[in-house]
Amino acid sequence: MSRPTSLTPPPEAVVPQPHPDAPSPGTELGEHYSDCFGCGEAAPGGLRLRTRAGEGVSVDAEFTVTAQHQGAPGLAHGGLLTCAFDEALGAIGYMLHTTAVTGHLETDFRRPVPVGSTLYIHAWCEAVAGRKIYSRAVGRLDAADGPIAVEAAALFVSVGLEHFVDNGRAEEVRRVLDNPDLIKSGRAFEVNP
Ligand SMILES: CCCCCCCCCCCCCC(=O)SCCNC(=O)CCNC(=O)[C@H](O)C(C)(C)COP(=O)(O)OP(=O)(O)OC[C@H]1O[C@@H](n2cnc3c(N)ncnc32)[C@H](O)[C@@H]1OP(=O)(O)O
Repeated sequence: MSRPTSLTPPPEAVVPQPHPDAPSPGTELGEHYSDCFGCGEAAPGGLRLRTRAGEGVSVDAEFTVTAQHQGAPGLAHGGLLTCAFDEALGAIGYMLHTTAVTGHLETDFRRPVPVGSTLYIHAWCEAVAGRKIYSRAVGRLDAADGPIAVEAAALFVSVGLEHFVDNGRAEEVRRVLDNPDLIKSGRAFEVNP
């Protein structure tokens, strides 16, 4: 039987502080994995989301919609917009010093997002309960104070390295284990200024 999904933090949840070694506000977080569709430079047609540490447990990101991201003519595909939010919300893990995967993600599409426009995404953590991370994000059109185009809410769940090693296709896992520099998020925890 599937578990009930919920984006409401339980009563024992706490509002988190950034990890003591979290990147300082404004720090570029870069790609977490070179082949990641959300942020990787090597991913063909990828979103190439650029993410920076924000104030508190938050991140800011920009995503420019290209012709490869269309759903309707000249408009961004909703699924790809959701991907951009998944990526931005996942980057909150940098601020908590944990690696987390998406358990549940909801997206509200408020306005169409044209090709050529840039979404300014602000994502923040509302609460943490054990391994569960409750976060929200808002995306504004063409400026950090532009009109809201997309909003999202998510539950991420912290996982260990074994999540990826045990579940990923052996070929890619081996390539990454042989060259850990492909996983930039691991390195990011070491180069924090
Ligand atoms: C090689 C190294 C690579 C490193 C690369 C870094 C890449 C980063 C990538 C980022 C890429 C971008 C991001 C991406 O795209 S990540 C890709 C998309 N996401 C996934 O593939 C995740 C697939 N799901 C799972 O693997 C498991 O279900 C997880 C790990 C999530 C939990 O299974 P696990 O067996 O571990 O734990 P648990 O079942 O005891 O659950 C724990 C708690 O969580 C609660 N819960 C769980 N799900 C839900 C739900 N849907 N609604 C409400 N609640 C939910 C659950 O009730 C429980 O609560 P409680 O009973 O404790 O109160």
